[in-house]
Amino acid sequence: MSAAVITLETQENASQNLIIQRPPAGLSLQGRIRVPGDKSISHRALMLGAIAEGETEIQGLLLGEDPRSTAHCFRALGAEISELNTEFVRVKGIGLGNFQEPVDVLNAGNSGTTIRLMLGLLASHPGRFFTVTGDDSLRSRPMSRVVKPLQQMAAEIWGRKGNSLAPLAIQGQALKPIHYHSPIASAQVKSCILLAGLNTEGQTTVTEPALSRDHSERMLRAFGAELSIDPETNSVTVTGNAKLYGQKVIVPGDISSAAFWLVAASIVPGSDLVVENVGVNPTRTGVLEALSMMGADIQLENQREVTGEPVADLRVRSSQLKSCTIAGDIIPRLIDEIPILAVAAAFAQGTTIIRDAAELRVKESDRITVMAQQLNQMGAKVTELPDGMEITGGTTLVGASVDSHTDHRIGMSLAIAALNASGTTTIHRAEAAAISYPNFTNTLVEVCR
Ligand SMILES: O=C(O)C1=C[C@@H](OP(=O)(O)O)[C@@H](O)[C@H](O)C1
Ligand SMILES: C=C(OP(=O)(O)O)C(=O)O
Repeated sequence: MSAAVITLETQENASQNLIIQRPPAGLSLQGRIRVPGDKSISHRALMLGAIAEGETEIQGLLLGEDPRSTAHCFRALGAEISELNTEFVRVKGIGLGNFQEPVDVLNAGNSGTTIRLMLGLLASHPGRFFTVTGDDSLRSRPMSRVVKPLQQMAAEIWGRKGNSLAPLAIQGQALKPIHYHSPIASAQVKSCILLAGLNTEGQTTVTEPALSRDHSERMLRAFGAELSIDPETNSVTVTGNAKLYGQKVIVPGDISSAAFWLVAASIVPGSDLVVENVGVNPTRTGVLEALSMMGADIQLENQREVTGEPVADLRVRSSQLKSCTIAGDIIPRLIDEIPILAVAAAFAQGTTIIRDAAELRVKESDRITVMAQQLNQMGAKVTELPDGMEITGGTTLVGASVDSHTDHRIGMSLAIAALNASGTTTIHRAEAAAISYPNFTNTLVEVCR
């Protein structure tokens, strides 16, 4: 079989078109690949390294735009962070409570994780004044979900639209501990409050309606924080006036990035692909469960634990997928994989229902509206629901002109759909992939045979 013709065209305004032309005889995905470091773990390793005492060595950090935004902000707060261009990144921590007051606005770029987690740390630094902002997308994303609980802890935060949108201004305070019952299962909300609790006297607790990713809990413990977890109630308590100590962190591959290849190899006939060294933390493996419900052939090999996180190699072979329903408590465990799961559903037999995922509307883009529009542009049958999508699979997808809407996960999901669409697909603003997966196109070229 001949490989797809894959080209990246850079426009005058620096925006990129990713053009994918599937050969008439089809193609398949083969080989052994690695995906870049986990984004959630990368942010946390940089942040905890910055507020710890001593040096933190991070191996396999994601060298994408989002962790670069985190590094940029924490350098401005006083941490020494080595260049983000090698296998090892070193962070010289400044110790908890020791941020310097930056002379300029802290810019979190496109990264919700950076701004929301950092807010917890900034608000709990008495006597310092901070301002934070982000790009067009981030300035439209809701911040009240973290501002409100921080205000309950006595934080002083101001911003547009009733303190709900960045730019935000923060006057650091000595905070008081609370027990926060979060209305949403969000690791960013949970982590923000726990980080604020680190520098607050007493015990701060967060209870969430369903379990969200627990990387903060695992890493906080590894760095020396005192944490108690009640799995019955999805509650985490952190003891304040903590002392953290620099650690060695080895970042596993990001399952959210691996998900593109899991779906690609499942839907493209004749594929047999191994994605090595993928983080398989149970709070992140909803995508494996959803694909298994759809009849995907994915095997976990070489399972092991690396610096407190479970890791495995994932072997995926193509199979005829069938529809399923994705809803309820699984949603927070696969929230970022819903765009690529929508692609899987477009090639599955039957009608897939995705519900309880209204959170998708407040990500980098409105991922429900954008995914439905863009897949329908290629001939799919996707209907928007207020909190999800209904996708009837089995129609033949045809190459079209589509747009990432500057959302990394949308751009990459559409590229995978293009592998199984006839003719040529052009994905506009494909450069968005660099947020979480800088060498996505290179790997695409490498695996297509
Ligand atoms: O804590 C994290 O690292 C993340 C939590 C999730 O967001 P929410 O907390 O808003 O669900 C996820 O969508 C995001 O990509 C990363
Ligand atoms: C939602 C995402 O990230 P963040 O909230 O950190 O911008 C994502 O990576 O899909």
